[in-house]
Amino acid sequence: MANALRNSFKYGCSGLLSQLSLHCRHGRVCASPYAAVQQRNNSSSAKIKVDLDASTGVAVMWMQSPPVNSLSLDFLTEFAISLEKLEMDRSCRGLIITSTLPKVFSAGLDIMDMYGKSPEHCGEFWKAVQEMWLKLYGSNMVTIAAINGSSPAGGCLMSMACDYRIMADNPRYSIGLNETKLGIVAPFWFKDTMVNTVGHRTTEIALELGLLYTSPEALKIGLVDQLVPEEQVLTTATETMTKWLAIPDHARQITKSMMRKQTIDKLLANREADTHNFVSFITKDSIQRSLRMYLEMLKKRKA
Ligand SMILES: CCCC/C=C\CC(=O)SCCNC(=O)CCNC(=O)[C@H](O)C(C)(C)COP(=O)(O)OP(=O)(O)OC[C@H]1O[C@@H](n2cnc3c(N)ncnc32)[C@H](O)[C@@H]1OP(=O)(O)O
Repeated sequence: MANALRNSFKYGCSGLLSQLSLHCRHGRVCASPYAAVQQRNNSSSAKIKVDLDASTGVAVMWMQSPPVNSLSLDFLTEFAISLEKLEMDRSCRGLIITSTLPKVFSAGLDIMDMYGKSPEHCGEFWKAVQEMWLKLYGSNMVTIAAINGSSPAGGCLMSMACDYRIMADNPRYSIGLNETKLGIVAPFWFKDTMVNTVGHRTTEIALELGLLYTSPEALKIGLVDQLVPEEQVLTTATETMTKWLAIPDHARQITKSMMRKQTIDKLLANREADTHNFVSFITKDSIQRSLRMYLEMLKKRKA
Protein backbone atom coordinates (compact mmCIF):
# COMPACT_ATOMS: atom_id res chain seq x y z
CA MET A 1 0.00 0.00 0.00
CA ALA A 2 2.77 2.40 0.99
CA ASN A 3 4.59 1.50 -2.23
CA ALA A 4 1.49 2.17 -4.28
CA LEU A 5 1.12 5.50 -2.56
CA ARG A 6 4.78 6.37 -3.11
CA ASN A 7 4.35 5.60 -6.82
CA SER A 8 1.08 7.46 -7.16
CA PHE A 9 2.65 10.55 -5.57
CA LYS A 10 5.80 10.15 -7.65
CA TYR A 11 4.14 9.81 -11.03
CA GLY A 12 1.17 12.01 -10.17
CA CYS A 13 3.59 14.84 -9.50
CA SER A 14 5.50 14.17 -12.73
CA GLY A 15 8.86 13.87 -10.98
CA LEU A 16 11.86 15.27 -12.79
CA LEU A 17 14.03 12.19 -12.51
CA SER A 18 11.25 9.82 -13.57
CA GLN A 19 10.48 12.02 -16.59
CA LEU A 20 14.12 12.05 -17.60
CA SER A 21 14.54 8.27 -17.33
CA LEU A 22 11.34 7.83 -19.39
CA HIS A 23 12.87 9.90 -22.15
CA CYS A 24 15.93 7.65 -22.10
CA ARG A 25 13.81 4.55 -22.45
CA HIS A 26 12.22 6.09 -25.53
CA GLY A 27 15.64 6.36 -27.11
CA ARG A 28 16.17 10.12 -26.87
CA VAL A 29 19.45 11.63 -25.78
CA CYS A 30 19.65 11.04 -22.04
CA ALA A 31 21.23 13.98 -20.26
CA SER A 32 21.90 13.82 -16.54
CA PRO A 33 19.68 16.25 -14.60
CA TYR A 34 22.74 17.25 -12.58
CA ALA A 35 24.55 18.20 -15.80
CA ALA A 36 21.54 20.33 -16.77
CA VAL A 37 21.70 22.32 -13.53
CA GLN A 38 25.45 22.63 -13.83
CA GLN A 39 25.11 24.01 -17.36
CA ARG A 40 22.50 26.55 -16.34
CA ASN A 41 24.43 27.67 -13.25
CA ASN A 42 27.73 27.96 -15.08
CA SER A 43 29.30 27.54 -11.69
CA SER A 44 29.87 24.77 -9.26
CA SER A 45 28.37 26.68 -6.31
CA ALA A 46 25.34 24.77 -5.06
CA LYS A 47 22.37 26.79 -3.86
CA ILE A 48 21.23 23.86 -1.77
CA LYS A 49 23.18 21.47 0.43
CA VAL A 50 21.71 18.23 1.70
CA ASP A 51 22.97 16.30 4.73
CA LEU A 52 21.37 12.87 5.11
CA ASP A 53 21.91 11.13 8.44
CA ALA A 54 21.85 7.44 7.55
CA SER A 55 21.35 6.40 11.19
CA THR A 56 18.11 8.39 11.63
CA GLY A 57 16.84 8.55 8.04
CA VAL A 58 16.50 12.33 8.36
CA ALA A 59 17.88 14.77 5.79
CA VAL A 60 18.52 18.46 6.40
CA MET A 61 18.22 20.62 3.31
CA TRP A 62 20.19 23.85 3.74
CA MET A 63 19.17 26.73 1.49
CA GLN A 64 22.39 28.66 0.93
CA SER A 65 21.79 31.10 -1.90
CA PRO A 66 22.81 34.65 -0.83
CA PRO A 67 21.68 37.29 -0.35
CA VAL A 68 18.12 36.12 0.46
CA ASN A 69 17.51 32.54 -0.84
CA SER A 70 15.21 33.89 -3.53
CA LEU A 71 13.55 31.13 -5.53
CA SER A 72 15.14 31.61 -8.94
CA LEU A 73 14.77 29.15 -11.81
CA ASP A 74 18.20 27.70 -11.00
CA PHE A 75 17.36 27.44 -7.31
CA LEU A 76 14.03 25.75 -7.99
CA THR A 77 15.59 23.28 -10.43
CA GLU A 78 18.21 22.31 -7.87
CA PHE A 79 15.55 22.09 -5.19
CA ALA A 80 13.34 19.76 -7.27
CA ILE A 81 16.24 17.46 -8.10
CA SER A 82 17.43 17.28 -4.48
CA LEU A 83 13.91 16.57 -3.28
CA GLU A 84 13.28 13.89 -5.88
CA LYS A 85 16.57 12.19 -5.02
CA LEU A 86 15.58 12.04 -1.34
CA GLU A 87 12.06 10.91 -2.23
CA MET A 88 13.45 7.95 -4.14
CA ASP A 89 15.94 7.06 -1.42
CA ARG A 90 14.18 4.49 0.74
CA SER A 91 16.51 5.17 3.64
CA CYS A 92 15.27 8.77 3.90
CA ARG A 93 11.99 9.19 5.85
CA GLY A 94 12.15 12.77 7.02
CA LEU A 95 13.26 16.14 5.65
CA ILE A 96 14.01 19.38 7.50
CA ILE A 97 14.31 22.52 5.37
CA THR A 98 16.24 25.48 6.75
CA SER A 99 18.49 28.38 5.74
CA THR A 100 22.19 29.03 6.23
CA LEU A 101 21.62 32.80 5.84
CA PRO A 102 21.21 35.18 8.75
CA LYS A 103 17.71 36.66 9.13
CA VAL A 104 16.18 35.12 6.00
CA PHE A 105 14.57 31.72 5.40
CA SER A 106 13.55 32.60 1.83
CA ALA A 107 12.55 35.93 0.21
CA GLY A 108 10.11 34.08 -2.05
CA LEU A 109 10.12 33.98 -5.82
CA ASP A 110 13.06 35.71 -7.45
CA ILE A 111 11.55 38.90 -8.79
CA MET A 112 14.34 39.13 -11.36
CA ASP A 113 12.96 35.93 -12.94
CA MET A 114 9.63 37.71 -13.50
CA TYR A 115 10.86 41.18 -14.44
CA GLY A 116 11.84 42.03 -18.03
CA LYS A 117 11.89 38.39 -19.09
CA SER A 118 10.46 36.76 -22.23
CA PRO A 119 7.15 34.87 -22.08
CA GLU A 120 9.13 31.65 -22.70
CA HIS A 121 11.35 32.30 -19.69
CA CYS A 122 8.35 33.20 -17.51
CA GLY A 123 6.61 29.97 -18.56
CA GLU A 124 9.65 27.86 -17.71
CA PHE A 125 10.04 29.67 -14.40
CA TRP A 126 6.39 29.15 -13.46
CA LYS A 127 6.53 25.42 -14.23
CA ALA A 128 9.50 25.19 -11.85
CA VAL A 129 7.47 26.97 -9.13
CA GLN A 130 4.59 24.52 -9.67
CA GLU A 131 7.01 21.58 -9.55
CA MET A 132 8.52 22.74 -6.25
CA TRP A 133 5.08 22.92 -4.65
CA LEU A 134 3.78 19.66 -6.15
CA LYS A 135 6.81 17.74 -4.95
CA LEU A 136 6.90 19.23 -1.47
CA TYR A 137 3.16 19.29 -0.73
CA GLY A 138 2.86 15.71 -2.02
CA SER A 139 6.02 14.35 -0.43
CA ASN A 140 5.89 10.93 1.22
CA MET A 141 8.52 12.07 3.70
CA VAL A 142 7.76 13.91 6.91
CA THR A 143 8.67 17.49 6.05
CA ILE A 144 9.45 20.16 8.64
CA ALA A 145 10.23 23.81 7.89
CA ALA A 146 12.79 25.16 10.36
CA ILE A 147 12.08 28.83 9.67
CA ASN A 148 15.06 30.73 11.00
CA GLY A 149 14.30 34.09 9.37
CA SER A 150 11.78 35.99 7.27
CA SER A 151 9.72 34.00 4.83
CA PRO A 152 7.49 36.14 2.60
CA ALA A 153 5.40 35.03 -0.41
CA GLY A 154 7.00 32.00 -2.12
CA GLY A 155 8.99 31.38 1.09
CA CYS A 156 5.71 31.18 2.99
CA LEU A 157 4.30 28.81 0.33
CA MET A 158 7.33 26.54 0.72
CA SER A 159 6.88 26.55 4.52
CA MET A 160 3.13 25.83 4.26
CA ALA A 161 3.84 22.91 1.93
CA CYS A 162 5.67 21.17 4.80
CA ASP A 163 3.91 19.04 7.43
CA TYR A 164 5.04 21.18 10.38
CA ARG A 165 6.49 24.68 10.84
CA ILE A 166 8.84 25.78 13.60
CA MET A 167 9.79 29.47 13.50
CA ALA A 168 12.39 31.55 15.32
CA ASP A 169 10.72 33.61 18.07
CA ASN A 170 11.74 37.01 16.76
CA PRO A 171 9.17 39.73 16.00
CA ARG A 172 11.53 41.14 13.35
CA TYR A 173 10.96 38.03 11.22
CA SER A 174 7.81 37.91 9.14
CA ILE A 175 5.91 35.38 7.10
CA GLY A 176 2.86 35.55 4.84
CA LEU A 177 1.57 35.80 1.30
CA ASN A 178 2.19 39.49 0.53
CA GLU A 179 1.67 39.25 -3.25
CA THR A 180 -0.95 42.00 -3.47
CA LYS A 181 1.59 44.43 -1.97
CA LEU A 182 3.66 43.85 -5.12
CA GLY A 183 0.60 44.38 -7.31
CA ILE A 184 0.48 40.69 -8.21
CA VAL A 185 -2.03 37.98 -7.34
CA ALA A 186 -1.37 34.67 -5.61
CA PRO A 187 -2.74 31.85 -7.78
CA PHE A 188 -5.49 29.47 -6.62
CA TRP A 189 -3.09 26.81 -5.34
CA PHE A 190 -1.23 29.31 -3.11
CA LYS A 191 -4.65 30.33 -1.79
CA ASP A 192 -5.77 26.71 -1.33
CA THR A 193 -2.59 25.85 0.56
CA MET A 194 -3.17 28.77 2.93
CA VAL A 195 -6.87 27.91 3.38
CA ASN A 196 -5.82 24.34 4.26
CA THR A 197 -3.40 25.77 6.82
CA VAL A 198 -5.26 28.65 8.56
CA GLY A 199 -8.83 28.53 7.26
CA HIS A 200 -10.88 30.49 4.76
CA ARG A 201 -11.61 33.77 6.54
CA THR A 202 -8.06 34.35 7.77
CA THR A 203 -6.77 33.60 4.28
CA GLU A 204 -9.25 35.98 2.69
CA ILE A 205 -8.08 38.89 4.85
CA ALA A 206 -4.40 37.90 4.59
CA LEU A 207 -4.43 37.62 0.79
CA GLU A 208 -6.47 40.72 0.04
CA LEU A 209 -4.28 42.89 2.29
CA GLY A 210 -1.03 41.07 1.44
CA LEU A 211 -0.36 40.65 5.16
CA LEU A 212 3.02 39.71 6.54
CA TYR A 213 2.77 38.38 10.09
CA THR A 214 5.47 38.66 12.75
CA SER A 215 6.38 35.29 14.21
CA PRO A 216 4.13 35.71 17.32
CA GLU A 217 1.23 36.75 15.05
CA ALA A 218 1.90 33.81 12.76
CA LEU A 219 1.68 31.44 15.72
CA LYS A 220 -1.58 33.03 16.82
CA ILE A 221 -3.32 32.41 13.47
CA GLY A 222 -1.77 28.92 13.06
CA LEU A 223 0.43 29.85 10.12
CA VAL A 224 3.31 28.33 12.07
CA ASP A 225 2.98 25.57 14.66
CA GLN A 226 5.65 26.47 17.19
CA LEU A 227 8.03 29.32 18.13
CA VAL A 228 11.39 28.68 19.75
CA PRO A 229 14.50 30.80 20.35
CA GLU A 230 16.44 31.14 17.11
CA GLU A 231 19.34 28.95 18.22
CA GLN A 232 16.92 26.11 19.01
CA VAL A 233 15.04 26.04 15.70
CA LEU A 234 17.02 23.15 14.19
CA THR A 235 17.32 21.07 17.37
CA THR A 236 13.57 21.43 17.98
CA ALA A 237 12.90 20.40 14.37
CA THR A 238 15.07 17.31 14.89
CA GLU A 239 13.25 16.39 18.13
CA THR A 240 9.87 16.96 16.50
CA MET A 241 10.90 14.77 13.58
CA THR A 242 11.56 11.86 15.97
CA LYS A 243 7.96 12.09 17.19
CA TRP A 244 6.54 12.17 13.65
CA LEU A 245 8.71 9.24 12.56
CA ALA A 246 7.33 7.14 15.41
CA ILE A 247 4.08 6.90 13.41
CA PRO A 248 4.08 4.03 10.89
CA ASP A 249 4.90 5.49 7.45
CA HIS A 250 2.02 3.88 5.57
CA ALA A 251 -0.64 5.17 7.97
CA ARG A 252 0.81 8.68 8.02
CA GLN A 253 1.28 8.79 4.24
CA ILE A 254 -2.26 7.62 3.46
CA THR A 255 -3.63 10.20 5.91
CA LYS A 256 -1.50 12.94 4.36
CA SER A 257 -2.72 11.96 0.91
CA MET A 258 -6.33 12.06 2.12
CA MET A 259 -5.79 15.62 3.40
CA ARG A 260 -3.84 16.99 0.39
CA LYS A 261 -4.65 15.00 -2.75
CA GLN A 262 -7.68 17.05 -3.80
CA THR A 263 -5.65 20.28 -3.65
CA ILE A 264 -2.77 18.71 -5.60
CA ASP A 265 -5.09 17.20 -8.22
CA LYS A 266 -6.64 20.61 -8.86
CA LEU A 267 -3.31 22.01 -10.01
CA LEU A 268 -2.36 18.81 -11.89
CA ALA A 269 -5.61 19.11 -13.87
CA ASN A 270 -4.96 22.80 -14.64
CA ARG A 271 -1.19 23.14 -14.99
CA GLU A 272 -1.19 24.36 -18.58
CA ALA A 273 -3.92 26.93 -18.00
CA ASP A 274 -2.28 28.09 -14.78
CA THR A 275 1.04 28.59 -16.62
CA HIS A 276 -0.70 30.42 -19.42
CA ASN A 277 -2.51 32.68 -16.91
CA PHE A 278 0.74 33.47 -15.12
CA VAL A 279 2.62 34.32 -18.32
CA SER A 280 -0.08 36.56 -19.74
CA PHE A 281 -0.50 38.32 -16.35
CA ILE A 282 3.15 38.83 -15.46
CA THR A 283 4.19 40.12 -18.89
CA LYS A 284 1.54 42.89 -18.89
CA ASP A 285 3.10 46.38 -18.95
CA SER A 286 1.17 47.48 -15.87
CA ILE A 287 2.36 44.47 -13.84
CA GLN A 288 5.93 44.96 -14.99
CA ARG A 289 5.69 48.57 -13.79
CA SER A 290 4.45 47.37 -10.37
CA LEU A 291 7.38 44.97 -10.10
CA ARG A 292 9.84 47.73 -11.02
CA MET A 293 8.38 50.01 -8.36
CA TYR A 294 8.61 47.24 -5.77
CA LEU A 295 12.26 46.57 -6.67
CA GLU A 296 12.98 50.30 -6.35
CA MET A 297 11.25 50.35 -2.97
CA LEU A 298 13.44 47.43 -1.78
CA LYS A 299 16.56 49.32 -2.86
CA LYS A 300 15.43 52.60 -1.22
CA ARG A 301 14.59 50.79 2.02
CA LYS A 302 18.13 49.45 2.03
CA ALA A 303 19.80 52.84 1.38
C1 LIG B 1 1.07 36.02 -10.45
C2 LIG B 1 2.29 35.99 -9.61
C3 LIG B 1 2.20 35.10 -8.43
C4 LIG B 1 3.52 35.15 -7.74
C5 LIG B 1 3.57 34.50 -6.50
C6 LIG B 1 4.54 34.72 -5.56
C7 LIG B 1 5.37 35.92 -5.66
C8 LIG B 1 6.61 36.03 -4.83
O1 LIG B 1 7.12 35.18 -4.13
S1 LIG B 1 7.25 37.51 -5.17
C9 LIG B 1 8.53 37.77 -4.02
C10 LIG B 1 7.98 38.48 -2.84
N1 LIG B 1 9.03 38.69 -1.90
C11 LIG B 1 9.10 39.77 -1.15
O2 LIG B 1 8.26 40.64 -1.18
C12 LIG B 1 10.30 39.86 -0.26
C13 LIG B 1 11.13 41.05 -0.62
N2 LIG B 1 12.34 41.08 0.19
C14 LIG B 1 12.36 41.51 1.48
O3 LIG B 1 11.39 41.87 2.08
C15 LIG B 1 13.70 41.52 2.13
O4 LIG B 1 14.69 41.40 1.14
C16 LIG B 1 13.91 40.37 3.16
C17 LIG B 1 13.03 40.64 4.40
C18 LIG B 1 13.61 39.02 2.59
C19 LIG B 1 15.40 40.41 3.62
O5 LIG B 1 15.73 41.70 4.06
P1 LIG B 1 17.26 42.12 4.13
O6 LIG B 1 18.06 41.07 4.80
O7 LIG B 1 17.29 43.49 4.72
O8 LIG B 1 17.76 42.13 2.61
P2 LIG B 1 17.53 43.27 1.49
O9 LIG B 1 16.12 43.74 1.50
O10 LIG B 1 18.59 44.30 1.65
O11 LIG B 1 17.76 42.42 0.17
C20 LIG B 1 19.07 42.05 -0.27
C21 LIG B 1 19.07 42.01 -1.79
O12 LIG B 1 18.16 40.99 -2.23
C22 LIG B 1 17.21 41.56 -3.14
N3 LIG B 1 15.93 40.84 -3.00
C23 LIG B 1 15.17 40.73 -1.90
N4 LIG B 1 14.10 39.96 -2.14
C24 LIG B 1 14.19 39.56 -3.42
C25 LIG B 1 13.37 38.75 -4.26
N5 LIG B 1 12.23 38.16 -3.82
N6 LIG B 1 13.74 38.57 -5.54
C26 LIG B 1 14.89 39.15 -6.01
N7 LIG B 1 15.70 39.93 -5.26
C27 LIG B 1 15.36 40.13 -3.99
C28 LIG B 1 17.12 43.02 -2.70
O13 LIG B 1 16.57 43.81 -3.72
C29 LIG B 1 18.56 43.32 -2.40
O14 LIG B 1 19.22 43.48 -3.64
P3 LIG B 1 20.44 44.50 -3.81
O15 LIG B 1 19.91 45.87 -3.44
O16 LIG B 1 20.83 44.43 -5.25
O17 LIG B 1 21.51 44.03 -2.87
